[in-house]
Amino acid sequence: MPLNKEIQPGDNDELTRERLQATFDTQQMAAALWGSDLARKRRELAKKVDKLTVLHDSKDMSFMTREEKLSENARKVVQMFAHVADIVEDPSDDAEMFHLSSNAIGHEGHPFGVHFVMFIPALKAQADDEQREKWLMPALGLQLIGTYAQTELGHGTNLRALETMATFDKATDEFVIHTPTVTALKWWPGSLGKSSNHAVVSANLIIDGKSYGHHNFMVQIRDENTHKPLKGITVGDIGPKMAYNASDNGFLGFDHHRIPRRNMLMRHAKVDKNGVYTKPPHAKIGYSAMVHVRSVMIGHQGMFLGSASTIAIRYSLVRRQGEIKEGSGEVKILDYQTQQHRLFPQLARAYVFMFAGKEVRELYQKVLSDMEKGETTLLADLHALTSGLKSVVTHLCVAGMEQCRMACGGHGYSRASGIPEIWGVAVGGCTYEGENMVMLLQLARYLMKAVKETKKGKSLGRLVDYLLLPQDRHSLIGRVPQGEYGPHLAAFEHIARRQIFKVADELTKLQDKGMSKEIAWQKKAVELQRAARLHTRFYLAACFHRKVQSVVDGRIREALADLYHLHLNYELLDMVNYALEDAYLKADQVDFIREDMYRLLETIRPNAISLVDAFEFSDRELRSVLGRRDGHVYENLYKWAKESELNRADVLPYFDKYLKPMMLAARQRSNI
Ligand SMILES: CCCCCCCCCC/C=C\CCCCCCC/C=C/C(=O)SCCNC(=O)CCNC(=O)[C@H](O)C(C)(C)COP(=O)(O)OP(=O)(O)OC[C@H]1O[C@@H](n2cnc3c(N)ncnc32)[C@H](O)[C@@H]1OP(=O)(O)O
Ligand SMILES: Cc1cc2nc3c(=O)[nH]c(=O)nc-3n(C[C@H](O)[C@H](O)[C@H](O)COP(=O)(O)OP(=O)(O)OC[C@H]3O[C@@H](n4cnc5c(N)ncnc54)[C@H](O)[C@@H]3O)c2cc1C
Repeated sequence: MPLNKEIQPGDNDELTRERLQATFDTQQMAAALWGSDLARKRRELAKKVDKLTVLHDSKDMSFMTREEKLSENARKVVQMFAHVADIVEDPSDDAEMFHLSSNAIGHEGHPFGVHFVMFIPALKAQADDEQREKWLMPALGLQLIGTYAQTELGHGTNLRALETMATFDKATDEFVIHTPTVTALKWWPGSLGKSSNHAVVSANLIIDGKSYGHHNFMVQIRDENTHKPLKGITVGDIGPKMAYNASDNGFLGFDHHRIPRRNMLMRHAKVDKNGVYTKPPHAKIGYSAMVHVRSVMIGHQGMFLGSASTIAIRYSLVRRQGEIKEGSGEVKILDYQTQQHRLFPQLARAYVFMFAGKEVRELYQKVLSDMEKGETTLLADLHALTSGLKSVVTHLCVAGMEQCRMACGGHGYSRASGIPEIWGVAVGGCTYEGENMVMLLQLARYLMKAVKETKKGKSLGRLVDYLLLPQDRHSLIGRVPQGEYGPHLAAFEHIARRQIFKVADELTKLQDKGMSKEIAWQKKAVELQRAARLHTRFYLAACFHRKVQSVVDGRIREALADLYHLHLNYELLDMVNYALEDAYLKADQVDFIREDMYRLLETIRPNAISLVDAFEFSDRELRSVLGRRDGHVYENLYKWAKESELNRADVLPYFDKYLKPMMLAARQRSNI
């Protein structure tokens, strides 16, 4: 019985031979990646989507205009909801629904993109019981379409500078929502431009001339039947983007638009009919929808990188180019060491990002249930962790995907590879939900507070316990038996701790010289974001370690351990300058790490296809000609190209309109 369950009759023989080499069972590896229950659900829902033709793309989205894309995905999302009960086990399970939508719709967006990701989470966390009854139930029941309108044309990062106003009118018991300037226009919200009819809007709460900062308000923006904007509301699409073009990201303006007082989300902060304001239990509790998305992004980004790795690795086993030994025939490009070095570390990252995504979701669920009881102690830890992970993971994902694209040569540049689209969607993640640099500085703030606590002999939280431990002066890498690579993990810890304390000391020195805290922070901002990155990379490595240790099946643990060890070596080399600065690592130890990494590339090579097969992306979900499971790449590339709209006629009108007259004129001139 082959251990790679992807083998099927009619497959490209090259891939079948590769799959027969697997040292582990791919379905068991899928269970380690997704969790056994979700892995099974994904498999089953993919089969059902395959059978339901109403959920299939009517043509490749690469050949569609934006309007066609929006219409196509609106059609599919409606069909998806119509059949949902037959496809998934639990439609209230976000994870299962996300995978259904990934299979049926893809990642370019659809009218419910922000509805499920932010609008509903904002209502769940911030609406009181009566408001949940009024909006959450209809939202879950698809009676309305919502978005999350926070960012403005003039400000996205600095939320304290948002200009939209919600002024309380005691006489009518209403808020007046107003856009005072062009820069106050809401700008970017997903599905706002043409699809949504409701929005959770962030606006400054003003009572009796006093501003209480921005709060969230439920605003109906379009008529439920005609879909026309309501009086006092201007709304539209912001235009084409790098990718994500089946989403109508929009703009929104208010001209003294009135809403009832009870449309302010009042689970935590409240305003009564006399204009008396009650503070929330935590100043940033209104930011919960953002924290929610940051927490789900980690695993999803891992999945994006997993998709790109699957495409590039499968293709690298079909593509032959050049000879290693003269006269012995062209080799599979994955047999080149450089190709393995380009791709396997990306595969390892995809794995660890998915593991980290699972851990962070568990912490989010705990904080959410605490918040329900008014308990907010872990919110700061969650904010710090999600800020760092969101930034590091999105950044490494897009860098990794670019390696995957280049590893596919020219065909990687074609949209037929599928990589440009996933890359375009993933790279948006570096910006949305908090620009990466800004979020790294949020984590740095937490780390600097942690240093202060450490100096008092205390720990700020579990994530920074390691700051209390003493620093070793020299690494033991290559000096003791490798075992479970303990000295490697210790090196991540050392590098992070050293950078964190170093920048904390530098800040103190600048302040001791009389510099203000804020200016000192600016002088050290680059070093601070480095500290945040190193802390997060240590967290990721430690997370990989926890996962490997938790696996019971010996074959799965062994294959995962190879990836883990490769990850340790590759990432350490990527940040080796930090370890050389204080001579923690010596040159011979760096060589040792390199040699061990090259050894691991060879060890992983026979399992490469099975490690990507274990993601169990269906061909429908992958939307890639190069990454097809059966490996029949070339004939399908030719078929795909023939679908290009440019091939609808042998001669297109622009030839007769522009090129022909020019050439005729040129010929005539040369005959004169
Ligand atoms: C069809 C069916 C489908 C079903 C699908 C199911 C669902 C599947 C999920 C699919 C998921 C993903 C797919 C992705 C789709 C893509 C959608 C993209 C949508 C994008 C949306 C957006 O971008 S919304 C807008 C986001 N905006 C931002 O992120 C703005 C960033 N800025 C900020 O967050 C703040 O301004 C900033 C934190 C930078 C500063 O805030 P400020 O109030 O000025 O505070 P400070 O003074 O800096 O700090 C004061 C203290 O507060 C602490 N703090 C700040 N934020 C938080 C927080 N969130 N929580 C806790 N604490 C916080 C800060 O640390 C300070 O603490 P200290 O102790 O004083 O140091
Ligand atoms: C695909 C996509 C979907 C989106 N969906 C939504 C949505 O549904 N709802 C919504 O409300 N918004 C949405 N947004 C908006 C998004 O949240 C913002 O673009 C994001 O928060 C960044 O804010 P900004 O655009 O103002 O960038 P800016 O803050 O202007 O950033 C520009 C540069 O300035 C730097 N910078 C800014 N502040 C600081 C600082 N304090 N310290 C150091 N450097 C700084 C940044 O690092 C960056 O390099 C979306 C954006 C995208 C791209």
